[in-house]
Amino acid sequence: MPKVLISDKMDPRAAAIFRERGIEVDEITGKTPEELKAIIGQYDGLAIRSATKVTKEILDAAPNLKVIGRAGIGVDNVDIPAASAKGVIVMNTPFGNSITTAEHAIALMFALARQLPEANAQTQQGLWPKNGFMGVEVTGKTLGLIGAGNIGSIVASRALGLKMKVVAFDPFLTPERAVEMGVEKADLDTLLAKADFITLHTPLTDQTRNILSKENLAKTKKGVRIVNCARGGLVDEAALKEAMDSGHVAGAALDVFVQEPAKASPLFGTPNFICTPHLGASTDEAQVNVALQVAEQLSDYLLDGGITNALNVPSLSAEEAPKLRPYMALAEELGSLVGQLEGDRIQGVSVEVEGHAAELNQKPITAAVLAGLMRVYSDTVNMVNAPFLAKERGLDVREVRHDREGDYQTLVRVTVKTESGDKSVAGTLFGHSSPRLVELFGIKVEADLEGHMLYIVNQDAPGFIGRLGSTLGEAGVNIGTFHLGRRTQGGEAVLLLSVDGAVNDDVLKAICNLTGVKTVKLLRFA
Ligand SMILES: NC(=O)c1ccc[n+]([C@@H]2O[C@H](COP(=O)([O-])OP(=O)(O)OC[C@H]3O[C@@H](n4cnc5c(N)ncnc54)[C@H](O)[C@@H]3O)[C@@H](O)[C@H]2O)c1
Ligand SMILES: O=C(O)[C@H](O)COP(=O)(O)O
Repeated sequence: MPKVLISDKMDPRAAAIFRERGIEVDEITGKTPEELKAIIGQYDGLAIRSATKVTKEILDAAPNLKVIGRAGIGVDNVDIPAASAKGVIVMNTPFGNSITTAEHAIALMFALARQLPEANAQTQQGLWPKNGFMGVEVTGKTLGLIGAGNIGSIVASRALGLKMKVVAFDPFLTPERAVEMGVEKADLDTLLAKADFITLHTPLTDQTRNILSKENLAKTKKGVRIVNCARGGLVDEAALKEAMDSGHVAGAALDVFVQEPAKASPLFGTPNFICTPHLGASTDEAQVNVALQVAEQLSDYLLDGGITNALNVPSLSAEEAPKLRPYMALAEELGSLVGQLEGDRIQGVSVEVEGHAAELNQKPITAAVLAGLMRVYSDTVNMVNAPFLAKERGLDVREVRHDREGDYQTLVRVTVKTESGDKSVAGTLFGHSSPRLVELFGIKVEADLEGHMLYIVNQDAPGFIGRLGSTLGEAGVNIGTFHLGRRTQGGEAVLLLSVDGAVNDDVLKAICNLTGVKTVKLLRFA
């Protein structure tokens, strides 16, 4: 009988489902990492919320663990690469608490507009502070939405109902979807300049960390009010404190902090600062939703092998799985490549298969392309929800199957539609199982997409490779593999280099400054 540990506080219905389905379950919450390490070895499944940190050390101490289920959305408390490396599936429940969290953002917006917590506290102290709390209306005001995914779009619809104008910044929001949502799509600077209220609804990624930095806070309208119900780290807390002390930011509400639990913060005690202890998902309804979903999903997997809402593996039937797996790895790499290179400009995606690939079920291949492409923007995208999310965001997704014989025995081509035209990448399977890139934006190039890679576009000229090698060598960056292609002799050339570890901004700048370099980008593959 499989055994599951519930290590964070969860609605009791989760444990009841496990028992009903014949799974042994322990509910042991509040353990330290050391205590968790000591017991995790006995379990096949782990059900968590955000408090349990599933680190590599925990995973290393869990030889029997097969699946982790997050009763909620964000999985930044799980080391997914480490879980994948150990063959542990990570699942979440992507929609169960979205409405609740959106409502918390709206509640905090109102609390800021009318200074409700402080007015309540002073009234209960017997001060009857009738003249001390002049608020503002939200009607007619502009809400700047940073991130227009599941939660952001619910916040937008509620704000529109409150007769606010909504301006949204989200690289993945297509113009059509923006029209459908009734919001104005804007770049970040425009949003910052226009918004009376700003709410954040993105995951924490390298692109979104400190998206409200000191510099960006300075670009906001004087008197702006800010709400973060997404992830700590999206707002620079020290810069926010300064901006509030100076009076530039009129109010801020944080449900999430860089350090959680946040037992101390320079923001505590700042006038017009409101906070809650990561309560975004804490309603009866949301907790029942996510508890039921996570228990069903874990049980399905442990009992029948069914995979739903997995973030690190495709959902597959037992028969199709072995044939499709290498194609999906190739498709995900190609999607990730175009996502990292063209992400915010992509309006549509076409996935073409030919040769052996054309004999297979194309849906999982397309889903893998979309998962790779959108994972650049959200760590919660998986093969199951990627096609749905793409549709919801108005991405035009096409599938083409060619019967013709091509240059390769098998080929997957991904073409993205962007404002500057169609751009395409293609790959094949080497030795029937190893994914390999064979074409990049019209240039023939052969490369394995793995680890940290540098993408460089330059003018083909003698001596360039030597200068590039010296620049990287002087910076102590070791080149693993080197792949080169060019359109014509002396024309545009493209280089893909795998490097041993991340490359810092100074090195990227130094490469940018080499004669003939047009584009430099650091890419990351699983
Ligand atoms: N406070 C809480 O208790 C609570 C509860 C639920 C979810 N959350 C968090 O809220 C966040 C949003 O959840 P969701 O379900 O809406 O996720 P989602 O994946 O549906 O939406 C995230 C959106 O952010 C956009 N995005 C990514 N990078 C961006 C960037 N650089 N600039 C602007 N937009 C960018 C994506 O394109 C996507 O549309 C997640 O971080 C989640 O963990 C917090
Ligand atoms: O990402 C989420 O789902 C939220 O941050 C909720 O976290 P919680 O389950 O710890 O309340």
